[in-house]
Amino acid sequence: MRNDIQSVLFSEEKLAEIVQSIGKRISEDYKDKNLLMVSVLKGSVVFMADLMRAITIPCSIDFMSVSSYGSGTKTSGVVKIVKDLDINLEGYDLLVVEDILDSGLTLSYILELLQSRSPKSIKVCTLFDKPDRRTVNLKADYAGTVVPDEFIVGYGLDYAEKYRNLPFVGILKPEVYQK
Ligand SMILES: O=P(O)(O)OC[C@H]1O[C@H](OP(=O)(O)OP(=O)(O)O)[C@H](O)[C@@H]1O
Ligand code: HPA
Ligand SMILES: [Mg+2]
Repeated sequence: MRNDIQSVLFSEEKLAEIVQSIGKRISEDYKDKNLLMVSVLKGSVVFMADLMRAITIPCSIDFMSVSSYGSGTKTSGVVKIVKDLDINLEGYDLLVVEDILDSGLTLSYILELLQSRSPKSIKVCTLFDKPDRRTVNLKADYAGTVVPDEFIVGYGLDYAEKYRNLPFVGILKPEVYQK
């Protein structure tokens, strides 16, 4: 698995540092609110698990699963809901938790859907932001770090459902997806 990585962008330690700092900000900003963290599966599973433990105020969690990349490195352009939320959003201050904001298609689709369910407020937290590839005008309220225009894997992010279990984040060797 490690052999398929061209270079490591973020070590386990660096990721932990970034997650702690976002958790601190969210804990301060939401201390008088009714925080519901919504994890967008599957990519955000590792980030969500670490972020929720870096948050020091009470919060609720829920999960939805969407997919648009399939087994490619470019968005299919079609966002498919694989699993919807369980919780009724009324009265909650929603924080949508994503691993990466790339073209922005996934988030814009999710935000429109969740807005229609009348939460008290809705904001977005992404670990990685890849602004060079954005096709819709969208900014995250909390972004861990900017990444270059490369296909990255690890810490939840996959290529063809693999590499999610790498504890660090790296650039995948192009020959892995070009063969
Ligand atoms: O901004 P975008 O171009 O829409 O890309 C970002 C989305 O793509 C990935 O999900 P994917 O469809 O690969 O599903 P997964 O989380 O199950 O891997 C990632 O987890 C984000 O949800
Ligand atoms: O760079 C990426 N890596 C993995 N999954 C992704 N989904 C959007 N961009 C990426
Ligand atoms: Mg994926």
